[in-house]
Amino acid sequence: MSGSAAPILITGASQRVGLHCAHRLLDQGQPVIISYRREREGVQQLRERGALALPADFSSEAGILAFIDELKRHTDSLRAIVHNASDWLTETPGNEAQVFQQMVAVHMLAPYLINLHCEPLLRRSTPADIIHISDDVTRKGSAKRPAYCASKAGLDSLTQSFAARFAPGIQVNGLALALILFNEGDDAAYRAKRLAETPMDIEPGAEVVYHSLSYLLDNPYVTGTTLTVNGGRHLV
Ligand SMILES: NC(=O)C1=CN([C@@H]2O[C@H](COP(=O)(O)OP(=O)(O)OC[C@H]3O[C@@H](n4cnc5c(N)ncnc54)[C@H](OP(=O)(O)O)[C@@H]3O)[C@@H](O)[C@H]2O)C=CC1
Ligand SMILES: Nc1nc2c(c(=O)[nH]1)N=C([C@H](O)[C@@H](O)CO)CN2
Repeated sequence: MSGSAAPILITGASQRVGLHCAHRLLDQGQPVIISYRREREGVQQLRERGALALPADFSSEAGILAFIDELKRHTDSLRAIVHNASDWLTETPGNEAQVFQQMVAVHMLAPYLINLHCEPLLRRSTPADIIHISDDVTRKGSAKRPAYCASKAGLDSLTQSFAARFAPGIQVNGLALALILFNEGDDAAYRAKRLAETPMDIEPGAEVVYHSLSYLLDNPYVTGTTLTVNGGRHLV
């Protein structure tokens, strides 16, 4: 992945996978813009490396459109957009509808509106890419997080629709990830259970996502594809 003059936008890059990919792109001399919802140490790290950090809350249409307006005040072109922002929520009795709406807002409405409104910025860059960060769980469904899973499945559908709509000038692809990084609160039993389901038997870390992003950003002939990065999870 060689740097281009036009920046790459990564949403939700204040921590973990998004933060790692932002740092790796900066390592390559690639200008980076991130969105963040909460101020975190990672946001300041990226600012100190020259990245532009814009606040955003994608839980409402107004919040998404406000972010798009702010983005357009800072750049008129984009090399790529990486839709990484996500909430991994579990619905509980009484908050099902609210969780469903939040999942649809961050995983579907935000990419949908940002793609539509930022198409002109991407068309000023050659090549130009959109990458949707999805989840391998859409392959089989999720008894514990049906709203999360359905909204990621909807994101996979947007990958195909936008690929058809934006070809040939803009390539649109996705990544279907399984376990990449545990969360701090994940206990030993949970970690053992997840690893037992993963034939590659490792917590790979965010670099495997950066590798996959680089492949999609560097390949001029892939569009409308969701690349599975799941350690062989589908083999179990
Ligand atoms: N970690 C893993 O093992 C896996 C990850 N994935 C996918 O990979 C991507 C990155 O994962 P990971 O780094 O763990 O993600 P995180 O759960 O750490 O979330 C990423 C960022 O999304 C931001 N965010 C969440 N909701 C909103 C919102 N409503 N508006 C704006 N920003 C929001 C958060 O911002 P803030 O923190 O500032 O509030 C957070 O920093 C996600 O799309 C995830 O679904 C898929 C499978 C496995
Ligand atoms: N936004 C997030 N989505 C997901 C996360 C996460 O931490 N944040 N984690 C997972 C799990 O790793 C799961 O794949 C295995 O436990 C899924 N999505």
